[in-house]
Amino acid sequence: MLNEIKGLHEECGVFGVWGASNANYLTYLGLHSLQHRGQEGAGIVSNDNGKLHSYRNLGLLSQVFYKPSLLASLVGDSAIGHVRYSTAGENKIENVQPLLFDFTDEQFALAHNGNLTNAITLKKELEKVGDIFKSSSDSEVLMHLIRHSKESKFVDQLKDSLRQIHGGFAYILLTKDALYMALDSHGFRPLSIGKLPEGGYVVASETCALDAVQAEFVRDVNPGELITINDDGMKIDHWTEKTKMAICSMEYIYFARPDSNILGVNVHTSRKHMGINLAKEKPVPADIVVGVPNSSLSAASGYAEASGLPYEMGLIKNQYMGREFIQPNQELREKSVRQKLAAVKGVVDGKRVVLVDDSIVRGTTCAFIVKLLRDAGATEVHLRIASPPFKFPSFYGIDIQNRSELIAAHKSNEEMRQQFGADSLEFLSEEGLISAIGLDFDAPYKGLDLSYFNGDYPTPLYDYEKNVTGE
Ligand SMILES: O=P(O)(O)OC[C@H]1O[C@H](OP(=O)(O)OP(=O)(O)O)[C@H](O)[C@@H]1O
Ligand SMILES: NC(=O)CC[C@H](N)C(=O)O
Ligand SMILES: [Mg+2]
Repeated sequence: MLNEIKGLHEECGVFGVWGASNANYLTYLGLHSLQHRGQEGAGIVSNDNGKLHSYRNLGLLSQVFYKPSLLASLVGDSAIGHVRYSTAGENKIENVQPLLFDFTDEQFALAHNGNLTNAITLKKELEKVGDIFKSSSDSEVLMHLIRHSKESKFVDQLKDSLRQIHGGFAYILLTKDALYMALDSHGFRPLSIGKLPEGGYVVASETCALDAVQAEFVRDVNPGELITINDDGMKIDHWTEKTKMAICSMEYIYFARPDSNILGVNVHTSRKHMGINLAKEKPVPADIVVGVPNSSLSAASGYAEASGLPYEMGLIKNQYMGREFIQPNQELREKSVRQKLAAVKGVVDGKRVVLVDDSIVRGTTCAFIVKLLRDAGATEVHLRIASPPFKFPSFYGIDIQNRSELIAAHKSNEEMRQQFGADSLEFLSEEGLISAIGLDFDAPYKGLDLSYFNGDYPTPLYDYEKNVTGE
């Protein structure tokens, strides 16, 4: 089985612009700051006075647009873009987004962050009536539903179609007349709108991309909303009123960039509070606190602050190690972790270390880091994980779709501790996580999707039901 060295994969980033000269360059900048969300492929579609142009390819954004002329050719004052990490459909060019469709009467493009839970069923039904798909990703289903809709206006066709798909989606669509954005009824994925200083709107998966183009934050897209932006401005509408907030907690724990704000909560600050709560819940006598770069550094600083222990840089990450680096087997994956992280001997030698990571997925990272620290002279290594044990797969936009991949689904804390060779192993509680993020929606878990930890999925799983029950 092919697999990446990363424990958790990213989950796609979308970016769109309406009403700005240099829409292509703004989209490039926006996507660049969303690169952490997907490294398999990237693309941009621009709207040049009603004619849509597209360029996409496999690889990182800078690899895709390696020649300046490729980006320069995407002229127009609106555009959408995408960086992909696949959840449905292989890593091949046909699946790289935005997907652009040319019909005799219209053109439109779409970009999707998330994963549809009934796409396989819908696809089978659509193929039965003669539809031909040009990609194997779930995202394309929406286009077919739009074309089948009996409604006459595009926006109504879109609403009609959104009501037929399930799962996680932040969709942005570009036609010659407008930029549309729609969020699923639980708001699993983040999506934020900003305004450019010179006028014009932008929309992005994370607010760090709004900052990258100096856009001022306007609002988040809410669950069930369908928002249209055109030359007349922004119109907020709904494709459903039946909504319940369940934003993906892993966005706060691991996925999003620390400088992004999701639903008004800064990601770094929420991670720091996870570390603070973890220190309060699971203290241990030690000399120093070390975080696992990159994503657990915020939580480690919180743990250090709350425990009164010094925060030290005991591990270094090789930042030049591409995340897209694919390893064909576990042995090579393990070697790669060694390449990726190194211990700072002068810091950890002779010390009792609290090692903070944000999550354990397959357990590859933890097992090696504990050994790395011991080899560098650490006398004790106490693992503290700033989220609860990750036991259940995800179907709303992360590519962990089988329980067999998740170590905490099969082993007790004590078994994991022994496997990692740590002196102790403790996790943050669900309550500690909820209070660290601090959302206060009138919804289960204050508006967070915690299904990774407790298996309480906010929706039926449709095509994926067997992945949970059948094992
Ligand atoms: O248990 P595992 O299967 O090893 O997965 C968990 C690790 O993967 C993630 O880090 P990642 O290596 O993606 O890098 P980052 O922290 O720099 O984002 C996460 O932050 C954990 O460290
Ligand atoms: N990670 C994502 O959001 C991926 C979007 C879509 N499901 C795809 O596989 O292309
Ligand atoms: Mg990590």
